[in-house]
Amino acid sequence: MGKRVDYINWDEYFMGIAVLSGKRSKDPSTQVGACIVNDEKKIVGVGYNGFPAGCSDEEFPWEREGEFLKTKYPFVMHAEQNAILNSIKRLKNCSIYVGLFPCHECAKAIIQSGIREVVYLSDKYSGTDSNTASKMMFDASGVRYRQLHPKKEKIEISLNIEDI
Ligand SMILES: Nc1ccn([C@H]2C[C@H](O)[C@@H](COP(=O)(O)O)O2)c(=O)n1
Ligand SMILES: [Zn+2]
Repeated sequence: MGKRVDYINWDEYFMGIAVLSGKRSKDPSTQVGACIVNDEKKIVGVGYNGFPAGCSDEEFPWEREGEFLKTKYPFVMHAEQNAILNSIKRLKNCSIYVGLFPCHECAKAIIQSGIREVVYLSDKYSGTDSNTASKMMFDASGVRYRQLHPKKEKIEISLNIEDI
C-alpha cells in the first residue's frame, strides 16, 4: 500500500491549529487563534482572544460599540499576545500562524519576542492605521509576513470514535 497523498502540509497543519484554538474564544463577533512554531517545526505556544485570567467572560462586556469602558476593546487580550505569553520556550527565529493579520500592539510584542515570520489568513483590516503601523514596524525590523493561500479550504475533524 502506498503512502497517503491527501495529508495536510506544514502550513495547513499549523494554521489549522491556530484556527482550532480560536474556537475556544468567547468573543461573539471575531474568534482569532494563534500558533507559534520554532525552526524545528515544533509548536511552542498557542493562544486565542479572550479576557485576562480572573476577568469573567460573564461580567466583562463583549460589545463592539458604545462607551469605551462598556466595550471589549480595553479588556480583551489578543490571540498573538496570549500565544506569546503561553509559550514554553524562547521565541527567537519562530514563526507565528494567526487567522487575522496582527494589530500594531501585537506587532510590537511579536517583534520584541524574537519571532521572525508572521503567516496569516485574513487581512481584513488592511488600510487601517493600526494595520499600516504593523507593516511599517515589521518592514523596519525585518519580520517577514505572508498570507497563506491553503490548497485545502476546509480541514474536517471528527471526534466520533468510529472515525479513529
Ligand atoms: N490580530 C488580531 C486581531 C483581533 N483580535 C481580537 C480582538 C477582538 O477580540 C477581536 C476583534 O474584534 P472585532 O473588532 O473584529 O469585533 O479579535 C486578535 O486576537 N488578533
Ligand atoms: Zn493585536
